[in-house]
Order: sequence, then structure tokens, then C-alpha cells
Amino acid sequence: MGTDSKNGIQSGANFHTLPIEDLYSALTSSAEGLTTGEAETQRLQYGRNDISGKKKHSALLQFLEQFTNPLVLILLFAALISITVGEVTNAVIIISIILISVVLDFFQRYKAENAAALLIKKIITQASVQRDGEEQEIPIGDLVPGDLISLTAGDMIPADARLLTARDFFVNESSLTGEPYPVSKSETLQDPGKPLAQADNYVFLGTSVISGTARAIITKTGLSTEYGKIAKTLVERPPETDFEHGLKQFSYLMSKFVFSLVILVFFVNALFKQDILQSLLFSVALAVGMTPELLPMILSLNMTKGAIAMSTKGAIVKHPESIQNFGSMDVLCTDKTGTLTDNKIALMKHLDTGGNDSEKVLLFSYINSYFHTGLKNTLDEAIIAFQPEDLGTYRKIDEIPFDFIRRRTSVVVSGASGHLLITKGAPEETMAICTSVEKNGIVTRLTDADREQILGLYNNQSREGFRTLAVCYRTMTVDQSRYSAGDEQEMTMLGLVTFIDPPKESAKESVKLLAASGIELKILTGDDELVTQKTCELIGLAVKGVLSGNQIEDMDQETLSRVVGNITIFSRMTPVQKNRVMNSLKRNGHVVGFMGDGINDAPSIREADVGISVENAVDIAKESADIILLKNDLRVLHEGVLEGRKTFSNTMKYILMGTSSNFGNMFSVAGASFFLGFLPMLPIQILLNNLLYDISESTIPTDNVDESYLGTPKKWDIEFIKKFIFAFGPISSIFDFITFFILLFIFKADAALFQTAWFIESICTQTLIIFVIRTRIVPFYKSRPSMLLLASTLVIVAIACILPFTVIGTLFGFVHPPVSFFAVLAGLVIGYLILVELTKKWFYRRYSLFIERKREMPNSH
Ligand SMILES: Nc1ncnc2c1ncn2[C@@H]1O[C@H](COP(=O)(O)OP(=O)(O)OP(=O)(O)O)[C@@H](O)[C@H]1O
Ligand SMILES: [Mg+2]
Repeated sequence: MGTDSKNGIQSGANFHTLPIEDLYSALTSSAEGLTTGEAETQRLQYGRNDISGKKKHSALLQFLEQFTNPLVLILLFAALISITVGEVTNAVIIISIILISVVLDFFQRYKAENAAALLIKKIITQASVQRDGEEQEIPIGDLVPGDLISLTAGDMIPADARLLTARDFFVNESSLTGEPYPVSKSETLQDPGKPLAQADNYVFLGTSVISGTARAIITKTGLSTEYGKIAKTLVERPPETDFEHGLKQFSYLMSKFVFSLVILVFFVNALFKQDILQSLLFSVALAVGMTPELLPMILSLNMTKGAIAMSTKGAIVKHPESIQNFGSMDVLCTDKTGTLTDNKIALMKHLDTGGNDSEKVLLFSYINSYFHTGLKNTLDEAIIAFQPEDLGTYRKIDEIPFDFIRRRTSVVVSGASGHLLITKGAPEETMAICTSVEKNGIVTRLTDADREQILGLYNNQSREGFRTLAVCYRTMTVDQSRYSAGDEQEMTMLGLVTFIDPPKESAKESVKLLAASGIELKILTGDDELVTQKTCELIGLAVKGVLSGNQIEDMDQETLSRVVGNITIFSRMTPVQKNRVMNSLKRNGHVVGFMGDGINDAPSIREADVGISVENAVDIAKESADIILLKNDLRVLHEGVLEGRKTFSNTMKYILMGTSSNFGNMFSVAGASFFLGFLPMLPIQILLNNLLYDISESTIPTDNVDESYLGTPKKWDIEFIKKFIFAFGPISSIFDFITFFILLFIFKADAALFQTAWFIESICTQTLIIFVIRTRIVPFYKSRPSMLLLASTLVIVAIACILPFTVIGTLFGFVHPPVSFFAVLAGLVIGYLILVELTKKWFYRRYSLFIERKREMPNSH
């Protein structure tokens, strides 16, 4: 039997049809759950409950992984050639360079990754599980097949599991099926032959609990779950973000350029100088010298630094990559309740349909809120907190849980005269299921005039900023044991309950801050238009336009895309509509953030460029988010945006440096090789040059960022980078060729002196230029670099100047340059810096004009 059921685990198709006892033995578990020891055995067999598919590698493995880097491989190749031609010193130097850069990169990254992992620990979703006979909270990654878990409303289902007991248990399976309505689940054994996907007694990882409670036994974890299978095949990663896309384009541009140039250099040199191996080494070194190989390290350092800075301000970044997007975000979509308002909702009035205070309305709302087992939101809490009610003989029979499309929740109780169905929900949706109305204790048919009158009452409340729910009921003629949404019909409208939901103290300030930072705020709410408008008025958010869920339903994609930009409030939205709006904005070229806390927000949080949630959100929203705010305060968000822009700025500095100064220099080396009788720089000198340059740049992530840079969203702009290269690349080359001329004709340099002198000049111009490029304003005077960046740059310049006079310098083939050269060098460097500074002024003036023109271009979407 034992082996048979083990095979059952592998095939796994029959978990929903096995009798409980067989299920226990198949999963080597029991009604008491697992012990810690058994769980460990299971973990060894089935692995961790992790669908990311990323294995955490040991430090050693991570270190070894560095050697799979193509650049490192090229260098190893170069070392091999050196050994073949008998240049042992050369080989030793190349290998040292490899080791130094690999070790440097490894430590920086290892540190960064550990810091990031530490942050994530703070927000790991927990599951309540029975281990060693006790109920415990453990991280969901530690769950194994055979574990017994308890589930309640708002929980994310942490793995695939078979239900053991269930009460009023409804789940949302939209992440698997796209179906937004609640699905009822129970413990009943399923007939053999019923497909797993339709099994009532089975729940799936990635779905979440809407209402009720259940106990379940975990059958499958991690990648063997149904969700894991999809994750493996298609949604391995969320869609590519704007930044990633830009980065890819950039890398592609660079590699195309470098590749063609290096091939050309190789052939020209090999043909005319006839030393094929030297030419090969030279070209390989050039390739290494041109590639901005530190980019990945700079990126991850920048991002971790940003993530840590944000954690001190109260936001946990789950995916460091999203920090960059934070800096680029120009539209923020958010829900209303709890984000703009305080979530300290209080019940204000309980009115009958005539607008008078009614105790019955209060009692019926109370019964509804008290008995339903769905996630009690703040509206329910406000009703229950208002005043204690005497529930008398009312007993709960069943419930029909809330969903974001019906926008109602119902309970069925047994009272003095049989079963009573009580429904409360959004007034529009509640009115739709009523056919009669109770007025002063008398029930009559609901006429159009009644509807009009009740709607008027509701709108008046909304306009004053009160959130409003309607309450209706139905006395059942035949008692049923199970009720469903189909029973919500022919009901009697009873009255309205209204709530006050005051805006946050901080909201006004946050709205201003976001606007000043160039971020447009849009509200996507399930609530009513008039209330939302009132909230906007209170927090000082200008409303450009309003669109309701129903209107969106009638629009095709094209129409929606055309109008979304002009809308501030999207009211009465279903989760699917929220997602449509968010995606239309993305398609229009915006970098979109989406912030929310409910099951209904989860799909959009997942697909937004930046998904944001808060600590007290439901699990599934938090699981879908990139960033989680520990305090639900938009000001924290604003800090995050600034942090993202800083990260962006420092990443850009490295890229601009790499593409203009470093690239320019290497370009000149390549060019010079065409008409000099000797190599302008020896391969090992190029590699050393590259290493020193890298070290000086590795401190860029610590650099300060100008205040003035932080005011607008930062978008990746490949056109900008191209323009930058064409403006600054040539300046670098001009100075290189002046140096050239001076060396050849004034100093009458031979090969060794030429190489030495050019090496020094190259390092000096290449590294010092950071002080000009790192800011758009006047360097030092108006914008100070970080101490570390200043130190690393100056130390590298000093090393380059001193090196030729040392023993190590001789190894690299350097000779002593005359003192007069240093005077010329100083002049050249200063001239170069001034010229670049002037060009920069001109460039940014022209560029900002260019941007304005681009903005003015009509209808860019
Ligand atoms: N507990 C409840 N009982 C009955 N109806 C409810 C309940 N909660 C919400 N509703 C109705 O459903 C509507 C949508 O719900 P909700 O406001 O939570 O949506 P949302 O999209 O998350 O919007 P926001 O978070 O901005 O308020 C509410 O406006 C209300 O009419
Ligand atoms: Mg909400």
C-alpha cells in the first residue's frame, strides 16, 4: 500500500478522491499533523514550498558563477593566448586582473543580496499550521506535504491542499481561472473521475479565502502545485518593466557597437602588422575595455542601497529591481479607503427609506455584519462597534459571501417566523434585487418613484461625503439549508446606513508632494463617485474627470486608452476594470504604480510597473506587491520615489561615464592603432586601465544626487544616451588626438613612452570627468560629490601617475615619462574638463528644449 500511494503522490491526480485515511498514509501524516522531524524528512524529499524556482546558491557556488560571465571568459581566453605565445608575465597579470575584479564583484553582490534578503524576512507571509500537535505560525516557504493548516478569510492558500473540514468556505480562484466570483468549497469526497480543477474539496496555491474557515492537509508544494506548473511554463517572471526594457536596449546597442569595432580592429591590425596573436590580444583587451562590465554590480549596489534607505523610512522593497521603476513612475493609481482616508470609519446614521432614524435598519445591518464570516472590513467593524444589539433568537443558517462584482453580502438567519435573508451592500446593487419596499413598517411594491426617492436620499448622503450601504431582506417561504446568490431576489428595501470615512491628516500634504514630483494621482475605487469626489475635495486633489465601471464596460480598448489620461476618479470599479485601466495607462507609455490592500487590487498590483501594498493588507495583495509600506502613508511613498530617482541618477552616471569618456578613450586607442607603427597601448595596459577605471567608478552608488534632479520622474531614454554619446564622445577623441600629436612630435616618443604617457592621460581624463558628468549644474561649487567617490577617483589618478616609476610599472612595460610631460598633462586635463563643462551646459539647454517639444507634440498616445 505504502509504495502505491507514494506513486499516487507523483501522479497526484487522485488526492481529491482518496478517503481521508488513505490520504494521511499517502502523505505520511495523520490527524495530528506532522512533527518537526517528519516535516524535515518531507522537506528533504519534496523541497521548499517556493515557486520562484530560484535555488539559493551557497557562497562558493555564487563565487564560481562569476566565472560564467562572458567577459571573464574572454579574459581567461586572453590569458591562454598569452601562455601559448610564452608571455608568462602577461598571463599572470591577466589572471590577477580576473581575480581582483571577480572578488570585488562577488563581495559587493554577496553583501547586497544578504542585506536584501534580511529586509524581506520582515514581511514573509505566515501560515497557521499544526506541528508537534500544536498550532503554530510558520513562514509559508517551510510548509511540506502532509502539514495540517487552518484557513480563514483573507488568507492566501499557501500550497495545494485537500480540505478536511470547511464552514461557509469560499475562495477566490481568479489567479488561476480568471473567474472573479467566489467559489464554494467543502470537504465532501469527490467521485472518481472528477477533474482536479473542479474538485470542491481541493484548494490551490495562489488563490485566497474570501469567507469562512477550513482545515486542510497539504498535498503538494512549490513547483509541483497547479500554480507552480503555470509559473514554470509561462509566468516565470512578471511582465518586463520599463527599466528592464531600457537596459536591454542599451546592452544590445553597446554589444553591437563593441563587436563590430573589435572585429574591424582585429582584421586591420592582423593584416598590416602581421602579428596575429598580438592583434587578437589587443582586440580582446579593447572589447573588455569598452564594455561597461561594472553595470550589473553598480545596479545591484544602487538598488540595495535604495532598498535599505527605504526600509529606514518605513517601506520594505521585496524586489530591488522595482526601485528603479519607482523613480520612473509618473502615474500612481490607488484605492481610496485606507490610502487617502484614515480607515477609521464610524457609523453615522441608520435611516429608513423615508430618511428617518430606524432601529430595525441598525439591527438588520448588525445581524449581517455579525454573522458573516468573510473578511470583516471597516464598514462591518463600524456597524458592530456602534452599539451592542440583542440578537435574541436569531441563529445563523448560511451566508452568501461578498464579492466585488455583486458588491453585496448576505446572511440567512432563523428567526421567529422562519428563515430570513438579510443583504447589505452598495445601494445600486442592492436596489437591483428589490421588488418591494418597507415604509413606516408597511411593505408595498417598489415603484419608480420610490426608487427615485431612495436614490435621492443616497446621493445626498454621498455628496456630503458619507459612505452609504443599503439594507434589504426577504422572508423565505420554504426553509433551505443552503443559499446562493440566486436567492438574492424579490427582496424588500429597508433603509440605509451611512458612515463617515475622514481623509488622512497627511493626505493633503502627500497629494501636494506627489504633484510637485511630477506624479499624477488617480483613484480607482469600488466606491461611489460622489463620495470619492468629496474626498478629493477635502484632500485638495483636482478632479479632471470621472468615469464609472459601467461606462468602462461599454468601451473598447481603443476608446478607453484615449480617455484614461483625462480621468482622475474611476468609481464603482470591479477588479477586472481596475486592471483594464491600469494596463491602458501602461500602454499609453506611462510608468504606472498601483497601490491597494484588497483581494480586488491584487491582479493590478501584480501587473503594475510598481506594485505597492501595505502591511495590514490581505496576504494575496502583499504577495503580489513589489513594495510594502509599513505605515499606510503616502508620504512614505513619496520618499520611496525620491530614493528611486537617486538610484536612477547614480546608475545613469555610470552609464554616461562608460559610454562617453571610457568608450571615447577606447575608441581613440582603436583608431590610433590603424595608423601608428606600434600598438598605442599594450593589451595588458588596456586591461589595467580598465581595472583602475572600474575601481574608481565602484563608489558611484555612494554619490550624492542634486536636489534639482529629483523633481521629475526619471524615464529610461535611449535617445538621450545616444545624443549624449555623440556630443561628448568626440570631445574626448579631440583631446586624445592632441595628446597624440604632442607625444609624437614634441616629445618624439618611442612606443614605450607613448604607451606610458597615453595610459596616464587616459586614466586621468577618464576618471576625473565624473565630477563634471555627475551633475547638471556647476560641479563642486553647487553640487558636491560623495567623499568616497572623491577619494577613489583621486587615489586612482595618483596610482596611474606613480605606477610608471615603480617595479610593477616595469612589468606592465611602462617607462619613466619626463617631468615636463606632467605639466602638459595638467594643462590637457584642465582644458578637457572645462570644455566638457561648457558642452554640458549647451547640451542640457538644448536637450530640455527637445524634451519640451516632445511634450508639446499633440497626441503622443
Ligand atoms: N462589508 C461590506 N458589506 C456590504 N457591502 C460592502 C462591504 N464592503 C464593501 N461593500 C460595498 O462594495 C463596494 C466596493 O467595496 P470597496 O469599497 O472595499 O472597494 P475598493 O475597490 O476596495 O475601494 P476602496 O478600497 O477604494 O474603498 C463598497 O463601496 C460598498 O458599497
Ligand atoms: Mg479597497
